[in-house]
Amino acid sequence: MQDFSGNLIETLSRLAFPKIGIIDIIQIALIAFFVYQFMVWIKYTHAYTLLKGILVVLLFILIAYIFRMNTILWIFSNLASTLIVGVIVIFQPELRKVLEQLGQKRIMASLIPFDAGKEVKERFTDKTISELVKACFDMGEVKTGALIVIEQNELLTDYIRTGINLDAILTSQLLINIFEHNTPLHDGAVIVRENRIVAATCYLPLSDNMELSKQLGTRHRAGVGISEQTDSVTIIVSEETGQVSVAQGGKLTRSVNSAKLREILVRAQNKQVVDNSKLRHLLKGRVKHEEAKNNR
Ligand SMILES: Nc1ncnc2c1ncn2[C@@H]1O[C@H](COP(=O)(O)OP(=O)(O)OP(=O)(O)O)[C@@H](O)[C@H]1O
Repeated sequence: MQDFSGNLIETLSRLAFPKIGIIDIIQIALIAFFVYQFMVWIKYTHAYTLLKGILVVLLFILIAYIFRMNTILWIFSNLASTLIVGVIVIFQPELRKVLEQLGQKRIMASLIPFDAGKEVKERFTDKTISELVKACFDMGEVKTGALIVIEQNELLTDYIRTGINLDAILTSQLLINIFEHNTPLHDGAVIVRENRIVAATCYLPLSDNMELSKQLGTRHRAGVGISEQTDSVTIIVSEETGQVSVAQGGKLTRSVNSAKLREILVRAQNKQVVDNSKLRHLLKGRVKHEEAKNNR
């Protein structure tokens, strides 16, 4: 008993809080940031299914380790490097996407809100919404077919590569001009990122959803296809009927009116008022509190 308490005291006396320096804090912040980005990536890609698979395999290894199943552990240890290479090869497009996303983010700005005051964050402006609505219904009236994909959280870089780069400010006139029959850019889809048309004539994946109406052709199938694979919002103007439809999350909402289209776009706009002055208020409050304490 004395031995046990002696050992315990010795172990506890060796325990000490490590010194935390500024570099440690920076390391913690960076690791937290990368873990967060990884979780976001997992959430928005097919890698979520992979993660679940990996967790099952890890659980299996843990059970093998606890019960000392040496043959299984030997097989795993020999296959581990091959499996890692295999996962990297299979998920190469997703990995490239996450690195591109990291490159596009203003890392420091997202970590530390330097700008004081209120800031409005939105994917695109109200003007872009109005231009989109106007273009779609003007094209619908004269039965000009159109396919417009609006990027959300997931980057559409892979699909942009299949088309012709434009990078022009989005206006209704430009959209109408692009989809004008017998012009070089009218075939395929236009991709919109923020307030700009980034590319035209883009090729989209076709949906193989059997529930889609047989009356609908490839334009609508392409619109639904991209919405199954990404979180984008796609507007389809039918050349046959002039009707405007919207594909989102693999679902097609047919024949929307301008008010409904505007409503969908406002949701996609994701307007948020971010109060950056919170940190300043917090610091101010702390200073005031300290001053009051000192005056007492
Ligand atoms: N995979 C694709 N990616 C991008 N655009 C596509 C794709 N497939 C078809 N399109 C576009 O759709 C057009 C053909 O539309 P189609 O008439 O087959 O479709 P629809 O759904 O019946 O539409 P509409 O009502 O306008 O006729 C093509 O000219 C092309 O511009």
